[in-house]
Amino acid sequence: MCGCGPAGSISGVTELQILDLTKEYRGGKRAVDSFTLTLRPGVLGLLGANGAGKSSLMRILATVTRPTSGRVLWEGVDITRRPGPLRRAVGYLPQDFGVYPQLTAREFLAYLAAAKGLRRRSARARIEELLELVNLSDAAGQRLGAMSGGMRQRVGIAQALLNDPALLIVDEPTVGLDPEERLRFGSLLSGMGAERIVVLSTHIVPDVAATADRIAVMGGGRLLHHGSTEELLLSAEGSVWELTVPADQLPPLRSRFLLGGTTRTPQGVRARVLSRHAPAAGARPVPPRLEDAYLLLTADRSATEQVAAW
Ligand SMILES: Nc1ncnc2c1ncn2[C@@H]1O[C@H](COP(=O)(O)OP(=O)(O)OP(=O)(O)O)[C@@H](O)[C@H]1O
Repeated sequence: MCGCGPAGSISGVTELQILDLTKEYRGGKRAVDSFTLTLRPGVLGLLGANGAGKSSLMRILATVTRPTSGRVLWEGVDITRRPGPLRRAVGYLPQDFGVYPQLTAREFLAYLAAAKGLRRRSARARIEELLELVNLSDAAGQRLGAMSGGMRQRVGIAQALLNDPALLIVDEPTVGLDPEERLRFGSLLSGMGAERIVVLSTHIVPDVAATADRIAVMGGGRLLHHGSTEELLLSAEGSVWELTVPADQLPPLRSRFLLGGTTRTPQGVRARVLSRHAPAAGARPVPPRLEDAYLLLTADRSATEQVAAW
């Protein structure tokens, strides 16, 4: 990196406070609902299904849109009243990251550096540094239109880092990437949480498992859970079972319980049943995975609480 600290961090601990935040769109859709969370340096994985409200929250944090009520404080300053300090400190990679296909990666970054007000000389050095960081130095002269999705996302992260942000927001960055590109992208992000706040929004559980220090699970606009990976796993302790049933018994099992997955075996179908209570005699408790914990948190409560005799 550039050797200087991230922009916007002052001597105290960098902090972003989200206080009772609500975003209601015209027509009454409440995308963010009374969301409260304090973020400090590290990678926060924001997990939620499509429509959970992640992008709406990210857009508010990036000051692209305003909340309906509630407040966001950056270093104690309300970002709606005084967006300047946060805007100088934020790097944002939106979900629909548009590029100019005719520009090369280097030209594109130079264009955005100018738009962000970076001085030409320091911008030039910064761009070369970032191209190296995202492993694109050799492809910097390539047109964006000719790049793979993974390469374009790396250009996206480079543009978000131009101002050496103290707050880095990346919205669903791995959509459309192949597994190798996802891994590379994850390790790039996890290296950035040491001195800055990184918010990584995704609906892909393994992405946060590999990258995040802490996980926030969002559903219906609300914060359903916040904690370390271990704490999320603990929330599902004692609620994951394995049960083998004949294939024709799978549909009724599925209608009664939330299933975390099924595997065909010579003895029948082995189902991973997510239930706070033993689903049937013969069900064996197994250690939870992160996906199980996420599903249990986000699933319709009534579906998980059914304990009808099987
Ligand atoms: N500009 C808008 N006007 C009206 N409703 C909107 C608008 N933007 C989002 N919504 C609605 O708000 C809810 C939350 O959307 P949002 O995009 O924030 O969720 P998300 O978790 O990021 O999902 P996705 O990954 O699919 O974008 C959805 O029901 C969506 O249809």
